[in-house]
Amino acid sequence: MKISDAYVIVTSPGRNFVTLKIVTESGTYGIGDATLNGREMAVVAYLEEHVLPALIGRDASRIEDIWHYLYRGAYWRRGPVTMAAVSAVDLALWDIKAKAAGMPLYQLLGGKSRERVMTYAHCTGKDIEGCLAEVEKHVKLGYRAVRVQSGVPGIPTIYGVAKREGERYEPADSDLPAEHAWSTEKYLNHVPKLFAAVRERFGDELHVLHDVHHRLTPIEAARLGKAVEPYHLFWLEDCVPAENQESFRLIRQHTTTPLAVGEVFNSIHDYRELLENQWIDYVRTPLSHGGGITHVRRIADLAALYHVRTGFHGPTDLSPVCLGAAIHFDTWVPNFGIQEHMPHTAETDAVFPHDYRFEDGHFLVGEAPGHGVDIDEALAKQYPYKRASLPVNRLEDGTLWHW
Ligand SMILES: O=C(O)[C@H](O)[C@@H](O)[C@H](O)[C@H](O)CO
Ligand SMILES: [Mg+2]
Repeated sequence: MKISDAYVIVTSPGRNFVTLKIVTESGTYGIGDATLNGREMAVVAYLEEHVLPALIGRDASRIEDIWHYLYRGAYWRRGPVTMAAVSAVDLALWDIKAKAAGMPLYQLLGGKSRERVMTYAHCTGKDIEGCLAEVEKHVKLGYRAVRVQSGVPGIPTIYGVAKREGERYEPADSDLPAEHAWSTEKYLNHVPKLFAAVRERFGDELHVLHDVHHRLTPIEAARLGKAVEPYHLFWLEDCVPAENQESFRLIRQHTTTPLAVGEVFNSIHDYRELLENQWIDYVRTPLSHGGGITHVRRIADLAALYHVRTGFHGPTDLSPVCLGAAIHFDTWVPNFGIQEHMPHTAETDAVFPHDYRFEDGHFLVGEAPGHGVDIDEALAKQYPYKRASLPVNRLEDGTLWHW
Protein backbone atom coordinates (compact mmCIF):
# COMPACT_ATOMS: atom_id res chain seq x y z
CA MET A 1 0.00 0.00 0.00
CA LYS A 2 2.77 2.44 -0.99
CA ILE A 3 2.02 6.14 -1.30
CA SER A 4 2.73 7.11 -4.91
CA ASP A 5 1.41 10.69 -4.91
CA ALA A 6 0.16 13.37 -2.51
CA TYR A 7 -1.04 16.86 -3.39
CA VAL A 8 -3.09 19.77 -2.11
CA ILE A 9 -6.24 21.20 -3.72
CA VAL A 10 -7.19 24.77 -2.77
CA THR A 11 -10.69 25.78 -3.77
CA SER A 12 -13.07 28.54 -2.77
CA PRO A 13 -16.73 27.71 -3.54
CA GLY A 14 -18.04 30.64 -1.51
CA ARG A 15 -15.22 30.30 1.04
CA ASN A 16 -11.70 28.85 1.12
CA PHE A 17 -11.05 25.14 1.65
CA VAL A 18 -7.78 23.20 1.55
CA THR A 19 -7.96 19.50 0.74
CA LEU A 20 -5.17 16.93 0.78
CA LYS A 21 -5.28 13.92 -1.55
CA ILE A 22 -3.01 10.92 -0.96
CA VAL A 23 -2.83 8.30 -3.74
CA THR A 24 -1.44 4.78 -3.37
CA GLU A 25 0.17 2.55 -5.99
CA SER A 26 -3.03 0.51 -6.20
CA GLY A 27 -4.97 3.64 -7.16
CA THR A 28 -6.86 3.75 -3.87
CA TYR A 29 -6.81 7.33 -2.59
CA GLY A 30 -7.89 9.16 0.51
CA ILE A 31 -8.67 12.79 1.19
CA GLY A 32 -8.22 14.96 4.28
CA ASP A 33 -9.37 18.44 5.27
CA ALA A 34 -6.45 20.86 5.77
CA THR A 35 -8.53 24.02 6.11
CA LEU A 36 -7.46 26.51 8.79
CA ASN A 37 -9.73 29.53 8.52
CA GLY A 38 -7.77 32.68 7.70
CA ARG A 39 -4.43 30.80 7.60
CA GLU A 40 -5.10 28.44 4.69
CA MET A 41 -1.91 29.10 2.73
CA ALA A 42 0.29 28.52 5.78
CA VAL A 43 -0.98 24.95 5.94
CA VAL A 44 -0.55 24.53 2.17
CA ALA A 45 3.10 25.60 2.47
CA TYR A 46 3.69 23.33 5.47
CA LEU A 47 2.26 20.35 3.62
CA GLU A 48 3.84 20.97 0.21
CA GLU A 49 7.31 21.95 1.46
CA HIS A 50 7.79 19.86 4.60
CA VAL A 51 5.36 16.94 4.66
CA LEU A 52 4.23 15.57 1.29
CA PRO A 53 7.69 14.93 -0.25
CA ALA A 54 8.51 12.80 2.81
CA LEU A 55 5.34 10.71 2.39
CA ILE A 56 6.10 9.40 -1.10
CA GLY A 57 7.09 5.72 -0.95
CA ARG A 58 5.84 5.24 2.64
CA ASP A 59 3.36 2.50 3.51
CA ALA A 60 -0.08 4.15 3.76
CA SER A 61 -1.30 1.43 6.11
CA ARG A 62 1.16 2.55 8.83
CA ILE A 63 -1.08 5.35 10.09
CA GLU A 64 0.27 5.42 13.65
CA ASP A 65 3.91 5.42 12.53
CA ILE A 66 3.31 8.23 10.03
CA TRP A 67 1.45 10.21 12.70
CA HIS A 68 4.46 10.08 15.03
CA TYR A 69 6.83 10.68 12.15
CA LEU A 70 4.98 13.98 11.49
CA TYR A 71 4.41 14.90 15.17
CA ARG A 72 7.59 13.88 17.00
CA GLY A 73 9.70 14.10 13.87
CA ALA A 74 8.75 17.74 13.27
CA TYR A 75 10.71 18.80 16.38
CA TRP A 76 8.49 21.92 16.44
CA ARG A 77 5.49 20.20 17.93
CA ARG A 78 1.82 21.24 18.09
CA GLY A 79 0.24 24.51 17.00
CA PRO A 80 -2.71 25.04 14.63
CA VAL A 81 -0.77 25.03 11.34
CA THR A 82 1.31 21.96 12.13
CA MET A 83 -1.64 20.01 13.50
CA ALA A 84 -3.95 20.96 10.62
CA ALA A 85 -1.35 19.40 8.31
CA VAL A 86 -0.95 16.30 10.49
CA SER A 87 -4.74 16.01 10.75
CA ALA A 88 -5.21 16.15 6.97
CA VAL A 89 -2.67 13.37 6.42
CA ASP A 90 -4.29 11.28 9.14
CA LEU A 91 -7.82 11.69 7.77
CA ALA A 92 -6.64 10.75 4.26
CA LEU A 93 -4.85 7.63 5.57
CA TRP A 94 -7.87 6.48 7.58
CA ASP A 95 -9.99 7.04 4.45
CA ILE A 96 -7.58 4.81 2.48
CA LYS A 97 -7.52 2.12 5.18
CA ALA A 98 -11.31 1.94 5.38
CA LYS A 99 -11.60 1.83 1.58
CA ALA A 100 -8.99 -0.96 1.43
CA ALA A 101 -10.97 -2.84 4.08
CA GLY A 102 -14.17 -2.25 2.09
CA MET A 103 -15.96 -0.73 5.08
CA PRO A 104 -17.32 2.64 6.21
CA LEU A 105 -14.94 4.37 8.64
CA TYR A 106 -17.27 3.97 11.66
CA GLN A 107 -17.02 0.18 11.29
CA LEU A 108 -13.22 0.36 11.37
CA LEU A 109 -13.43 2.42 14.58
CA GLY A 110 -15.63 -0.12 16.33
CA GLY A 111 -19.12 0.03 14.85
CA LYS A 112 -22.24 2.03 15.65
CA SER A 113 -22.93 3.31 19.15
CA ARG A 114 -26.05 5.12 17.83
CA GLU A 115 -28.23 5.18 14.73
CA ARG A 116 -28.05 8.93 14.19
CA VAL A 117 -26.07 11.96 15.36
CA MET A 118 -27.79 14.86 17.13
CA THR A 119 -26.78 18.28 15.81
CA TYR A 120 -27.22 21.87 16.85
CA ALA A 121 -28.07 24.73 14.52
CA HIS A 122 -26.85 28.33 14.51
CA CYS A 123 -29.67 30.78 15.26
CA THR A 124 -28.53 34.38 15.13
CA GLY A 125 -30.28 37.73 14.96
CA LYS A 126 -29.45 41.40 15.10
CA ASP A 127 -31.73 41.50 18.13
CA ILE A 128 -33.59 39.03 20.32
CA GLU A 129 -36.66 38.93 18.11
CA GLY A 130 -34.54 38.22 15.05
CA CYS A 131 -32.84 35.37 16.87
CA LEU A 132 -36.18 33.92 18.05
CA ALA A 133 -37.41 33.90 14.45
CA GLU A 134 -34.37 31.81 13.49
CA VAL A 135 -34.98 29.45 16.43
CA GLU A 136 -38.59 29.02 15.23
CA LYS A 137 -37.35 28.17 11.74
CA HIS A 138 -34.81 25.62 12.94
CA VAL A 139 -37.13 23.95 15.45
CA LYS A 140 -39.50 23.41 12.51
CA LEU A 141 -36.60 21.76 10.65
CA GLY A 142 -36.38 19.25 13.49
CA TYR A 143 -33.36 20.56 15.39
CA ARG A 144 -33.41 19.54 19.06
CA ALA A 145 -30.62 21.99 19.85
CA VAL A 146 -29.84 25.56 18.85
CA ARG A 147 -26.91 27.89 19.43
CA VAL A 148 -28.33 31.34 20.03
CA GLN A 149 -26.37 34.55 19.40
CA SER A 150 -27.79 38.02 19.03
CA GLY A 151 -26.69 41.59 18.52
CA VAL A 152 -26.06 43.57 21.72
CA PRO A 153 -27.58 47.06 22.08
CA GLY A 154 -24.79 49.63 21.87
CA ILE A 155 -22.27 47.33 20.12
CA PRO A 156 -22.21 47.95 16.33
CA THR A 157 -20.99 44.55 15.06
CA ILE A 158 -21.20 41.34 17.02
CA TYR A 159 -19.13 38.38 15.94
CA GLY A 160 -21.17 35.26 15.24
CA VAL A 161 -24.27 37.05 13.98
CA ALA A 162 -25.20 36.90 10.29
CA LYS A 163 -24.99 40.23 8.46
CA ARG A 164 -28.48 39.70 7.07
CA GLU A 165 -31.36 37.86 8.73
CA GLY A 166 -31.62 34.24 7.69
CA GLU A 167 -28.11 34.07 6.25
CA ARG A 168 -25.16 32.15 7.67
CA TYR A 169 -22.54 34.27 9.31
CA GLU A 170 -19.13 34.03 7.68
CA PRO A 171 -16.26 34.47 10.15
CA ALA A 172 -13.61 35.36 7.56
CA ASP A 173 -15.44 38.32 6.09
CA SER A 174 -12.74 40.55 4.60
CA ASP A 175 -9.36 40.46 2.84
CA LEU A 176 -7.55 41.86 5.90
CA PRO A 177 -9.05 41.72 9.39
CA ALA A 178 -12.05 43.95 10.02
CA GLU A 179 -12.06 45.69 13.42
CA HIS A 180 -14.97 45.00 15.73
CA ALA A 181 -15.79 46.90 18.94
CA TRP A 182 -16.66 45.07 22.15
CA SER A 183 -18.16 45.92 25.53
CA THR A 184 -18.26 43.17 28.13
CA GLU A 185 -20.62 45.16 30.34
CA LYS A 186 -23.17 45.70 27.56
CA TYR A 187 -22.89 42.02 26.61
CA LEU A 188 -23.29 40.71 30.18
CA ASN A 189 -26.29 42.96 30.79
CA HIS A 190 -27.94 41.77 27.59
CA VAL A 191 -27.32 38.09 26.96
CA PRO A 192 -29.32 36.61 29.91
CA LYS A 193 -32.37 38.34 28.39
CA LEU A 194 -31.80 36.35 25.19
CA PHE A 195 -31.95 33.01 27.01
CA ALA A 196 -34.96 34.13 29.06
CA ALA A 197 -36.78 34.98 25.81
CA VAL A 198 -35.87 31.61 24.24
CA ARG A 199 -37.13 29.67 27.28
CA GLU A 200 -40.27 31.81 27.45
CA ARG A 201 -41.07 31.20 23.77
CA PHE A 202 -39.87 27.60 23.28
CA GLY A 203 -40.07 26.00 26.71
CA ASP A 204 -37.60 23.85 28.59
CA GLU A 205 -36.96 20.88 26.34
CA LEU A 206 -35.04 22.61 23.57
CA HIS A 207 -31.26 22.39 24.07
CA VAL A 208 -29.87 25.93 24.13
CA LEU A 209 -26.17 26.61 23.52
CA HIS A 210 -24.17 29.84 23.41
CA ASP A 211 -20.67 30.82 22.31
CA VAL A 212 -18.80 33.57 24.17
CA HIS A 213 -15.81 33.42 21.79
CA HIS A 214 -13.22 33.78 24.56
CA ARG A 215 -14.25 37.34 25.51
CA LEU A 216 -14.63 37.24 29.27
CA THR A 217 -12.30 37.11 32.27
CA PRO A 218 -12.80 34.14 34.60
CA ILE A 219 -14.84 36.07 37.16
CA GLU A 220 -17.01 37.57 34.41
CA ALA A 221 -17.54 34.06 33.02
CA ALA A 222 -18.48 32.92 36.52
CA ARG A 223 -20.98 35.79 36.76
CA LEU A 224 -22.50 34.85 33.38
CA GLY A 225 -22.61 31.13 34.21
CA LYS A 226 -24.48 31.88 37.44
CA ALA A 227 -26.84 34.39 35.79
CA VAL A 228 -27.96 31.87 33.15
CA GLU A 229 -28.47 28.86 35.46
CA PRO A 230 -32.26 29.39 35.49
CA TYR A 231 -32.21 28.77 31.70
CA HIS A 232 -30.21 25.48 32.04
CA LEU A 233 -28.03 25.84 28.95
CA PHE A 234 -26.74 22.74 27.19
CA TRP A 235 -23.37 24.52 27.22
CA LEU A 236 -21.61 27.85 27.46
CA GLU A 237 -18.74 27.73 24.96
CA ASP A 238 -15.28 29.32 25.06
CA CYS A 239 -16.16 31.67 27.92
CA VAL A 240 -12.50 32.63 28.47
CA PRO A 241 -9.25 32.15 26.50
CA ALA A 242 -8.15 28.70 27.63
CA GLU A 243 -4.37 28.84 27.39
CA ASN A 244 -4.53 29.19 31.15
CA GLN A 245 -6.51 26.05 31.93
CA GLU A 246 -6.43 26.96 35.64
CA SER A 247 -8.90 29.80 34.91
CA PHE A 248 -11.64 27.21 34.75
CA ARG A 249 -11.18 26.26 38.40
CA LEU A 250 -12.57 29.66 39.37
CA ILE A 251 -15.47 29.48 36.91
CA ARG A 252 -16.38 25.96 38.03
CA GLN A 253 -16.50 27.04 41.69
CA HIS A 254 -19.30 29.47 40.90
CA THR A 255 -21.61 27.82 38.43
CA THR A 256 -23.20 24.56 37.31
CA THR A 257 -23.69 25.81 33.75
CA PRO A 258 -21.96 23.18 31.53
CA LEU A 259 -18.80 24.40 29.78
CA ALA A 260 -17.52 23.54 26.29
CA VAL A 261 -13.96 24.28 25.17
CA GLY A 262 -11.49 23.36 22.51
CA GLU A 263 -12.22 24.48 18.95
CA VAL A 264 -8.88 26.34 18.97
CA PHE A 265 -7.03 23.48 20.73
CA ASN A 266 -4.95 21.07 18.72
CA SER A 267 -3.69 18.38 21.06
CA ILE A 268 -4.55 16.35 24.15
CA HIS A 269 -2.06 18.44 26.13
CA ASP A 270 -4.35 21.46 25.81
CA TYR A 271 -7.01 19.53 27.74
CA ARG A 272 -5.18 17.60 30.42
CA GLU A 273 -5.74 19.85 33.46
CA LEU A 274 -9.26 20.76 32.29
CA LEU A 275 -10.22 17.08 32.14
CA GLU A 276 -8.35 15.74 35.17
CA ASN A 277 -9.98 18.46 37.29
CA GLN A 278 -13.37 18.04 35.61
CA TRP A 279 -13.48 21.75 34.86
CA ILE A 280 -15.27 21.27 31.52
CA ASP A 281 -18.11 19.15 30.13
CA TYR A 282 -17.52 18.98 26.35
CA VAL A 283 -14.43 18.79 24.14
CA ARG A 284 -14.69 20.61 20.80
CA THR A 285 -11.49 20.04 18.83
CA PRO A 286 -12.43 18.98 15.28
CA LEU A 287 -10.75 16.06 13.52
CA SER A 288 -9.11 18.47 11.05
CA HIS A 289 -7.32 20.48 13.76
CA GLY A 290 -6.72 17.98 16.57
CA GLY A 291 -4.45 15.46 14.86
CA GLY A 292 -7.10 13.51 12.94
CA ILE A 293 -8.78 10.28 14.03
CA THR A 294 -5.55 8.97 15.55
CA HIS A 295 -5.23 11.74 18.12
CA VAL A 296 -8.79 12.99 18.65
CA ARG A 297 -9.92 9.52 19.67
CA ARG A 298 -7.31 9.67 22.44
CA ILE A 299 -8.76 13.01 23.52
CA ALA A 300 -12.24 11.45 23.52
CA ASP A 301 -11.03 8.47 25.58
CA LEU A 302 -9.33 10.70 28.17
CA ALA A 303 -12.48 12.85 28.29
CA ALA A 304 -14.62 9.76 28.90
CA LEU A 305 -12.69 9.00 32.12
CA TYR A 306 -14.05 12.29 33.53
CA HIS A 307 -17.64 12.03 32.22
CA VAL A 308 -16.83 14.58 29.49
CA ARG A 309 -18.45 14.24 26.07
CA THR A 310 -17.60 15.25 22.51
CA GLY A 311 -19.19 18.29 20.85
CA PHE A 312 -17.17 18.76 17.67
CA HIS A 313 -16.68 22.15 16.07
CA GLY A 314 -18.56 22.08 12.77
CA PRO A 315 -18.90 25.52 11.13
CA THR A 316 -18.87 26.13 7.40
CA ASP A 317 -15.12 26.84 7.64
CA LEU A 318 -14.41 23.15 8.15
CA SER A 319 -14.98 21.35 4.85
CA PRO A 320 -17.46 18.55 4.14
CA VAL A 321 -14.42 16.22 4.34
CA CYS A 322 -13.98 17.03 8.03
CA LEU A 323 -17.74 16.94 8.62
CA GLY A 324 -18.07 13.58 6.86
CA ALA A 325 -15.29 12.03 8.93
CA ALA A 326 -16.77 13.61 12.07
CA ILE A 327 -20.13 11.95 11.44
CA HIS A 328 -18.41 8.55 11.31
CA PHE A 329 -16.56 9.38 14.54
CA ASP A 330 -19.79 10.69 16.15
CA THR A 331 -21.59 7.48 15.14
CA TRP A 332 -18.96 5.36 16.88
CA VAL A 333 -17.64 7.32 19.89
CA PRO A 334 -19.21 6.08 23.15
CA ASN A 335 -19.11 9.49 24.91
CA PHE A 336 -20.78 11.45 22.12
CA GLY A 337 -22.44 14.72 23.10
CA ILE A 338 -23.52 16.72 20.05
CA GLN A 339 -22.30 17.80 16.59
CA GLU A 340 -22.26 21.41 15.40
CA HIS A 341 -24.03 21.91 12.07
CA MET A 342 -23.73 25.01 9.92
CA PRO A 343 -24.93 23.76 6.52
CA HIS A 344 -22.45 24.26 3.69
CA THR A 345 -23.64 26.06 0.55
CA ALA A 346 -24.90 24.07 -2.45
CA GLU A 347 -21.78 25.07 -4.41
CA THR A 348 -19.57 23.71 -1.63
CA ASP A 349 -21.53 20.46 -1.49
CA ALA A 350 -21.16 20.12 -5.28
CA VAL A 351 -17.36 20.32 -4.98
CA PHE A 352 -17.41 17.75 -2.14
CA PRO A 353 -19.88 14.97 -3.04
CA HIS A 354 -20.71 12.94 0.08
CA ASP A 355 -23.02 10.21 1.37
CA TYR A 356 -23.89 11.57 4.81
CA ARG A 357 -27.48 12.76 5.12
CA PHE A 358 -29.22 15.32 7.31
CA GLU A 359 -32.79 14.79 8.45
CA ASP A 360 -34.95 15.79 11.40
CA GLY A 361 -32.11 17.59 13.18
CA HIS A 362 -29.72 14.63 12.95
CA PHE A 363 -26.96 13.33 10.69
CA LEU A 364 -27.16 9.81 9.30
CA VAL A 365 -23.83 8.24 8.44
CA GLY A 366 -23.26 6.74 4.97
CA GLU A 367 -22.22 3.16 4.20
CA ALA A 368 -19.66 3.83 1.44
CA PRO A 369 -16.16 2.53 2.23
CA GLY A 370 -14.04 5.27 3.79
CA HIS A 371 -15.40 8.52 5.22
CA GLY A 372 -17.77 8.87 2.29
CA VAL A 373 -16.63 12.27 1.01
CA ASP A 374 -14.85 12.99 -2.27
CA ILE A 375 -13.67 16.07 -4.15
CA ASP A 376 -14.57 17.00 -7.73
CA GLU A 377 -11.18 18.35 -8.78
CA ALA A 378 -12.41 19.77 -12.10
CA LEU A 379 -15.17 21.72 -10.37
CA ALA A 380 -12.79 22.75 -7.58
CA LYS A 381 -10.57 24.44 -10.16
CA GLN A 382 -13.39 26.83 -11.01
CA TYR A 383 -13.14 28.48 -7.58
CA PRO A 384 -9.78 30.24 -7.13
CA TYR A 385 -8.45 31.06 -3.67
CA LYS A 386 -9.04 34.56 -2.35
CA ARG A 387 -7.50 35.62 0.95
CA ALA A 388 -10.08 36.10 3.68
CA SER A 389 -9.35 37.09 7.26
CA LEU A 390 -11.11 36.74 10.57
CA PRO A 391 -11.84 40.05 12.35
CA VAL A 392 -9.98 41.45 15.34
CA ASN A 393 -11.74 42.73 18.42
CA ARG A 394 -11.14 45.92 20.39
CA LEU A 395 -12.64 47.25 23.60
CA GLU A 396 -14.37 50.60 23.31
CA ASP A 397 -11.18 52.33 24.52
CA GLY A 398 -9.24 50.74 21.63
CA THR A 399 -7.57 47.96 23.61
CA LEU A 400 -7.00 44.93 21.38
CA TRP A 401 -9.09 42.23 23.02
CA HIS A 402 -9.77 38.46 22.83
CA TRP A 403 -12.34 36.99 20.51
O1 LIG B 1 -18.39 27.67 17.50
C1 LIG B 1 -18.13 28.02 16.34
O2 LIG B 1 -18.69 27.61 15.31
C2 LIG B 1 -16.99 28.92 16.16
O3 LIG B 1 -16.77 29.73 17.28
C3 LIG B 1 -16.96 29.72 14.93
O4 LIG B 1 -17.79 30.81 15.01
C4 LIG B 1 -15.52 30.10 14.79
O5 LIG B 1 -15.30 31.32 15.37
C5 LIG B 1 -15.10 30.01 13.37
O6 LIG B 1 -15.24 28.67 13.04
C6 LIG B 1 -13.67 30.47 13.21
O7 LIG B 1 -13.24 30.17 11.93
MG1 LIG C 1 -17.07 28.44 18.97
